[in-house]
Amino acid sequence: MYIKLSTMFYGSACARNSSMFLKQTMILRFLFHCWNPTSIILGSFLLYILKFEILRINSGRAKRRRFKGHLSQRNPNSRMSCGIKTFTVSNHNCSELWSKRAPIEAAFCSSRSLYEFCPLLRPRSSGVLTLGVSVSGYPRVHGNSLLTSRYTLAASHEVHAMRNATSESVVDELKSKEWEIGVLKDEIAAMQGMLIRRTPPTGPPPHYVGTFEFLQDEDNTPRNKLEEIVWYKYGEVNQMKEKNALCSLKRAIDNAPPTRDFIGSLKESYLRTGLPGLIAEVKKASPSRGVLRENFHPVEVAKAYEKGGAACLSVLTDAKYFQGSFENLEAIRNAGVKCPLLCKEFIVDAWQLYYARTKGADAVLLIAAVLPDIDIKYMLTICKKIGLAALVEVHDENEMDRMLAIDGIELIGINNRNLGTFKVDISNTKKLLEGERGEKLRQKNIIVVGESGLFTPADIAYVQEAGVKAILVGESIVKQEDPTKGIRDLFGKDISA
Ligand SMILES: O=P(O)(O)OC[C@@H](O)[C@@H](O)c1c[nH]c2ccccc12
Repeated sequence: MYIKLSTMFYGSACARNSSMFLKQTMILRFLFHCWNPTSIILGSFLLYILKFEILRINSGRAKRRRFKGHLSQRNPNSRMSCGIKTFTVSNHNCSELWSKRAPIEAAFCSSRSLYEFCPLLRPRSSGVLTLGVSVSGYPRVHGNSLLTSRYTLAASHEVHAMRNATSESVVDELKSKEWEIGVLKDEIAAMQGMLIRRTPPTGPPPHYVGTFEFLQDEDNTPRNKLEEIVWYKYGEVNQMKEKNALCSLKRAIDNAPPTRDFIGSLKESYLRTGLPGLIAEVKKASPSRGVLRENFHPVEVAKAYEKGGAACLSVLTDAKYFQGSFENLEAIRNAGVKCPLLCKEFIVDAWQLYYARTKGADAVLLIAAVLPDIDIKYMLTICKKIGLAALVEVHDENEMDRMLAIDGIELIGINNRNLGTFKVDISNTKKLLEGERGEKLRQKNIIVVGESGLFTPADIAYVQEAGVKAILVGESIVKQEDPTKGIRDLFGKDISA
């Protein structure tokens, strides 16, 4: 997540150059006045040392110039907001690490303010600046200075270089991607008609830094439940990332058993029963319905679902809002349940895909209301790489159209519940499958999953008629004393083999 900008910092080289000039003149004067062998040897020695000093200054200047050149590659029309919020400076000279959360613009408005922010950097010290990109839910900083956009551009040059150099490595791809979306994610999302902001919009408290002032422009309150969940998720994921480095997750995946065929299982069930394949949800509670099952034993519920003829299972892993957990997912996987498992989580970061895979998931949920197209595409790529199926969830026409324009999606879920308002309306499935959209879905061979608010055989018939080949059901079956019977009641018949 850190982008390294190997930039050398030198103090005011000009000022030092003029003092150097003075020193040189003084030595020459000394040589001129005291013309004897000792003073010649001493003078030559001093000049010799000074020459190195001058060379060092010049190389410092060259680097400084290069850095400036970097900055000047700006597009004067671009006005980007900078997502960078933290920076860490490691000073090679004294091999100490200094870190402070501060707007990056402040660091670069002048070398003076850089020194003010980084007490370890002295005008004569050289160092490497490492920029941390805010993908962590820290408030974004809004700066309207040219430096913001200049700097953003300069940094993305570096990212391109980095990506080209290490295109093989998923880890680096991830870093680059996180950088890109960290900077632009909300702008991109807004352009795509998305209402969910991925991180709180407010910057740090208004303060004055050098010549730049940062102002808060919107309040810090999530506009709806989904936004609240997503903001919270960012913080949570960041903490989890600290404990589980991506490279160790990758290693675990290399040694993990292969995933099960989630989509294949749904197709097979549809062919076998002539009814939509069931993804049965292991869910203890939800923000809209509260606790659904008091005596909740995830493994028992999962086994009962499998016995009742579920094609796949969906396991809620969100703890705060759904009282789920990754332990539940892992426990179900290890209990000998054969159904492929969907990790039902709010994915905001590709790291979560790797994590879900290590915990036994065969599929993940990607919510179009939360992830801009660029993220959906990227996450689909990662899913393919690590063998996960992706259920891409939409809940309105705009999201459906966006997803239809993306290649490589095999499974689209239409959520009848608006995750922002919790309003449930099963006619949503029908609405989104009518006309051209339905046609396009068929052309692209995409399997449609009807999600939420399905309780009766009539509901199933209604969404099947609309064109779904699979359904995702939680409440109506998890609430039943015997979930196996719950499935029978839902379909109006026994669908187990
Ligand atoms: O319990 P229901 O109404 O049958 O809904 C199940 C499932 O569709 C719902 O839990 C769901 C759909 N998309 C989600 C995204 C996150 C959390 C939960 C969900």
